[in-house]
Amino acid sequence: MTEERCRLYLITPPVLPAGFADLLAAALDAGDVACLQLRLKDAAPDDIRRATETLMPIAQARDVAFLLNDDAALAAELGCDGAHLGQEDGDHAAGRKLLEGKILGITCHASRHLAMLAGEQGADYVAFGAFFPTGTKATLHRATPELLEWWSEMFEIPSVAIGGITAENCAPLVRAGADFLAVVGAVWSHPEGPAAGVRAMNAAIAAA
Ligand SMILES: Cc1ncc(COP(=O)(O)OP(=O)(O)O)c(N)n1
Ligand SMILES: Cc1nc(C(=O)O)sc1CCOP(=O)(O)O
Ligand SMILES: [Mg+2]
Repeated sequence: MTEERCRLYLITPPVLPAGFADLLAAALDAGDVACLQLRLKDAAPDDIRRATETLMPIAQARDVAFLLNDDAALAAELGCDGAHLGQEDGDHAAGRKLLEGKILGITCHASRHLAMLAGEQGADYVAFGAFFPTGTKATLHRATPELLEWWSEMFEIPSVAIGGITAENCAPLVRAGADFLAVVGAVWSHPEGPAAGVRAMNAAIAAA
């Protein structure tokens, strides 16, 4: 996950709408996307298995890494490219062992301490957020561009910025050194559809 330029990190909606596979293919064909995280909150493992069987090939055929949210063991079982773990998603060191050679991302909220711990535990990226208010999830922490700046000056491990990020507000995060911008609403709720959302995010990143 080492990148020179900032790239888009796409996360699925928490519940997949009908026809999602086609929407996803169109979105990924619309512009650069580094990775896709399957984030189905409260779904049964078998539903996640079925969604992964359908969606992972669509991502991987386009050279987009496929990460699973919350569950390192299931990510390993399903042959995903990696997993994203939060602070409540089990033991990070155990997750690192399960995902040897794969991508492990860790939520660090707005905490320098959590980010340094994540680095020690072998995270491939640290995720900071939320940068802006978001309707996708109730958030308790507010991260700032200064945190991204500090992290990128101090450490080589890539950072992901998340939370309420749109094409309109992302420029300060790119300029502060975010390696990836993770979005849900900016793409899936774009008024002209997800492909337009991907195009708008990429244009904003390039212009920042
Ligand atoms: C890239 C990225 N960053 C942060 C999160 C949030 O993870 P977590 O705190 O475990 O919350 P949930 O997503 O599980 O609700 C994420 N998923 N992805
Ligand atoms: C999944 C998630 N985690 C966050 C955090 O702050 O850790 S904010 C968030 C929601 C991201 O969705 P949107 O791009 O629609 O705001
Ligand atoms: Mg989680």
